[in-house]
Amino acid sequence: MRVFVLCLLRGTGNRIIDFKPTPERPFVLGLPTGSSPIPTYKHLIRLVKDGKISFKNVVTFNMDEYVGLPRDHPESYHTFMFREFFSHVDIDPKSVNILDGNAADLVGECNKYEEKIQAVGGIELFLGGIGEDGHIAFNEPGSSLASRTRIKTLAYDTILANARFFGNDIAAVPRMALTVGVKTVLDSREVVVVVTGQRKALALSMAIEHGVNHLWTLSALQTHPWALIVVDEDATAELHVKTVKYFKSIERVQEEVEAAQAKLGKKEGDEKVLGELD
Ligand SMILES: N[C@@H]1[C@@H](O)[C@H](O)[C@@H](COP(=O)(O)O)O[C@@H]1O
Repeated sequence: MRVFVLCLLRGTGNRIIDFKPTPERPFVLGLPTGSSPIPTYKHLIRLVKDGKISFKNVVTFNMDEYVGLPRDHPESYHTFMFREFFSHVDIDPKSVNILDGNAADLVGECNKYEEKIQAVGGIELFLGGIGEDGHIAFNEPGSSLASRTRIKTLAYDTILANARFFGNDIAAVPRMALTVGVKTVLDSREVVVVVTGQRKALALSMAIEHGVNHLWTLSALQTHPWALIVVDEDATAELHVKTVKYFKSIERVQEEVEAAQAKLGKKEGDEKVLGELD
């Protein structure tokens, strides 16, 4: 697992370009809601508007959705995703997959979601955020690390944290959600999670300085071969100084390697090495 401190989320645009998606072989992207991914969405929208990337051959799967909230409710994750992202890019709405929290058969809806992910070849890149209790998607503390898409009762802390979106009315916050499982996230070929702010500092520490533990489901990323956590300085508040120094030193070495590669690429006229977009 890599951790980047004070680093912008890089590379989603390049991943899509490098993949060269086609209608037969689309790029499959997992997406979160929340405030953490908004800068990334803004950045991707700009790249699309500048004609640098296209979502025409991208298929998306969202992480989660509330149960029982009308689809057109301002706080449903459907509404959020179209407002913040999908309506600003050139994605075919048929390629957008978001769990239906109003389905008559919720278990069937979750099983169908897993099948659909398999049918398109699995998720290439899963972007994510976390809750203050370290949940990834809505995999609250105690979720099985082998869990798949399912119905989940929300933790009281999550209900409290999300009340700000419902006029601070705790009673208005849905009590249940449909969510991809920890294993669904782990099965994707790459995972990138954004963790910002002091409120998430304990969760970050539990996820990277302690062992894999179902009480802090983000920690499951320790078992993923290609996971990246992007954090800001505030989120590092609970980490040991030596942990922060360690990850910063890795970042520095990585930058040196990239600079050396870029120099080499320039010498050899290798456009690809220099082709970073974001
Ligand atoms: N289910 C979502 C999570 O997927 C998201 O990561 C979290 C964090 O939101 P924010 O980025 O606003 O802190 O909110 C909800 O709990």
